[in-house]
Formats: sequence, C-alpha cells, structure tokens
Amino acid sequence: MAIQKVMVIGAGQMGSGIAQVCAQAGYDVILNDIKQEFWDRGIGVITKNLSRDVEKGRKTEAEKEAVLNRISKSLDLRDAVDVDLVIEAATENMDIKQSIFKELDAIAPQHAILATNTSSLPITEIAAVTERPEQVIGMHFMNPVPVMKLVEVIRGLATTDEVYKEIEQMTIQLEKTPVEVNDFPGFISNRILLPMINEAIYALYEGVATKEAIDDVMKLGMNHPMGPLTLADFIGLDTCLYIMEILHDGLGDSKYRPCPLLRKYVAAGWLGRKSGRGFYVYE
Ligand SMILES: CC(=O)CC(=O)SCCNC(=O)CCNC(=O)[C@H](O)C(C)(C)COP(=O)(O)OP(=O)(O)OC[C@H]1O[C@@H](n2cnc3c(N)ncnc32)[C@H](O)[C@@H]1OP(=O)(O)O
Ligand SMILES: NC(=O)C1=CN([C@@H]2O[C@H](COP(=O)(O)OP(=O)(O)OC[C@H]3O[C@@H](n4cnc5c(N)ncnc54)[C@H](OP(=O)(O)O)[C@@H]3O)[C@@H](O)[C@H]2O)C=CC1
Repeated sequence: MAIQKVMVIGAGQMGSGIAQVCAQAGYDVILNDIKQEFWDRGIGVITKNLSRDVEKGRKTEAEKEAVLNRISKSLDLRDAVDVDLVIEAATENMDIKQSIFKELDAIAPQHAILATNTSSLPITEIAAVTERPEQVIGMHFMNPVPVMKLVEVIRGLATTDEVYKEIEQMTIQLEKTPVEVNDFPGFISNRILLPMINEAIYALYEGVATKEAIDDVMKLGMNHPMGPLTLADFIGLDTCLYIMEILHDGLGDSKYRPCPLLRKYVAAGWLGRKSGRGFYVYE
C-alpha cells in the first residue's frame, strides 16, 4: 500500500525537519509532541525555514502555505490510528523509544510501518517490543534535515524486503539518497563521526588547544564545514553523550568512553545551541 499519511513523533530539531520535508514532498503529516510549547517551537522552525525559501525565491507564498497546511498538530499518540507510516524522532533513549513503539503498535493500523530516526540505538531492540517487528525499520536523517541529502536506512533482524523497498522509495520521493546500513550501534554515520567529536572534546579537556583552534584545524585543514566542537553544539551535547554511551555499551570497547568534559557539560544543562550554551555561547 502506498504511503500517504505520516506521523512524525517529536517536534525537536530533527522531527520538525522531517515533518517539513515530508509535507514538501506532498505527504499529509501529523506532527506529534508531548507538550503544546514543543509543538509550537517545532512549527515555528518550519515556518522560518519556509519563509527563508520564499525570500530566496525558491518557493512562492502559496507553496509555503500549502506545505504548512499539510502539517497538523497532535499531542496524543492515538492520532496514529489512520496513518500509513510513523517516523519517531523523540529523545535518544531506549526506554522512551520502546514505550512509544509499544503504544504505537496497539494504535497504528495493521499495515502501518513504524520507523525510527534513532542515531545509534539498535533497531532490532526497538522492534522487539512490538507485534510487528517485520514492519519496523531505521530511517536516519541528518541534521539539518532540509539540507542534508543522506538517509541511512537500517533493517532490524526481522524487517522484510517489502518494507525496506517502501522506505527506500519514500526516501527518494523526499529528494534524499538512501544508503543501506546494517544494525550495529551508531550504524556508519555515528560510529565514525562521534568518536571524532569525542576526541576533539578530549583534546580540549587535556589542554592541547583552545576550542577555536581545534575547530579551525578541522575546518581549514580538513575542509569540514563546521569544526567538531561547533558541530557537537549543533547536534546537541545530550545527544552526543547518549550516542557515545550506546557505542561504549553496545560495542564494549574502551575507545568509545565518553569524555568526562562532555558529561560535565550535559550535567550542567549546557546542551549546545538548543539550550543557548555548549562549547560556545549562543544568543
Ligand atoms: C547526530 C546524527 O545522528 C547524525 C547527524 O545529523 S550528524 C550532523 C550532520 N550534519 C553536518 O555535519 C552539518 C555540517 N554543517 C554544514 O553542512 C553546514 O555548516 C550547514 C549546511 C549546516 C550550514 O551551511 P553554511 O554554508 O555554513 O551556512 P548557510 O550559508 O547559512 O547555509 C547553507 C544553506 O543551508 C540552509 N540551512 C542552514 N541551516 C539550516 C537549517 N537549520 N535548516 C534549514 N536550512 C538550513 C541555508 O538556508 C542555506 O541555503 P541556501 O544556500 O540555499 O540559501
Ligand atoms: N541532533 C541531531 O543532529 C540528530 C539527532 N537524531 C536523533 O533524532 C532524535 C531526536 O533528536 P533531536 O531532534 O536532536 O532532539 P530534540 O531534543 O531537539 O527533540 C526531541 C523532541 O522529542 C520530544 N519528546 C521526548 N519524549 C517524547 C515522547 N514520549 N513523545 C513525543 N515527543 C517526545 C522532546 O520533548 P522534551 O524537550 O520535553 O524532551 C523534544 O521536543 C534522537 O533519537 C536523535 O538521536 C538523528 C540525527 C541527527
């Protein structure tokens, strides 16, 4: 069955971007979060992105309105009752994700595919709490979603070929490039990216250089668009820590131990751009 109606769970930086690209591609989108204020923040970001597209002449005002009109509000998972696909983008925590998937499994129609945008958690373990593990899959978008072309597509142990193909096809509809990756902690993107970021934090912690110098080396020396500490702030330091913990626990190698400085910043509530302060301070 063709996908028409999509629920996106979590109106944070990833969920709002995913809702935007789905609505732009013509899907009917229900954007869900637990609180009205988070939903308002998410739709605010989408509106800002679309307004920038209008200013730059990439969209007309009417196209912007049409995209916004395809996104409806939900503060209750029971709204998943008639969707074809759910893309979950809530906080990176196994207990939260498993409880969402368990609930969704009881609500969503039998044919519905349940996808997760997890950046590192095993898809098979999330799928195991449902009665439909063959219809659970990883659909890992990159941040900022409207700009980045990659979607890692990850099958759980039981995911069928049919479900994989449906998600691969939809990713192309969203004007993104699907890349198939096996179900191991951190997949490919974060297995490689996060240890680099963690090492940059160690370099700062050990006083090898200032934060600006570390970022300059990687920007000017390796042509990275953002230095690793700026990128960590952009991803969210809480999400970076969750990913390092999942790599450490899941792969059991001490090379993935999170830097104590990262733990300290998260404990202080310095989560990066989204909280106004991380390695850098934001307005
Ligand atoms: C943690 C995980 O699980 C996986 C991940 O996602 S890891 C993170 C992966 N992402 C990255 O590595 C991003 C690295 N950074 C970059 O690629 C770039 O710095 C960037 C695209 C974010 C910004 O690019 P820039 O050239 O420095 O800035 P800027 O000129 O403002 O933006 C470039 C374009 O992106 C758009 N853009 C920037 N930020 C955006 C956002 N948050 N949302 C939507 N569009 C955005 C801008 O509108 C601009 O578009 P046009 O050129 O068409 O007008
Ligand atoms: N940041 C990044 O660069 C990337 C992140 N990801 C993944 O995407 C997911 C979301 O990350 P990101 O958008 O950055 O995080 P954010 O913290 O920006 O957003 C998460 C949102 O989900 C909400 N939420 C938490 N629990 C629930 C729930 N039970 N039901 C509905 N909504 C809930 C949060 O509310 P509250 O604020 O109250 O907690 C918040 O609004 C994570 O799995 C992350 O690993 C994937 C690719 C890149």
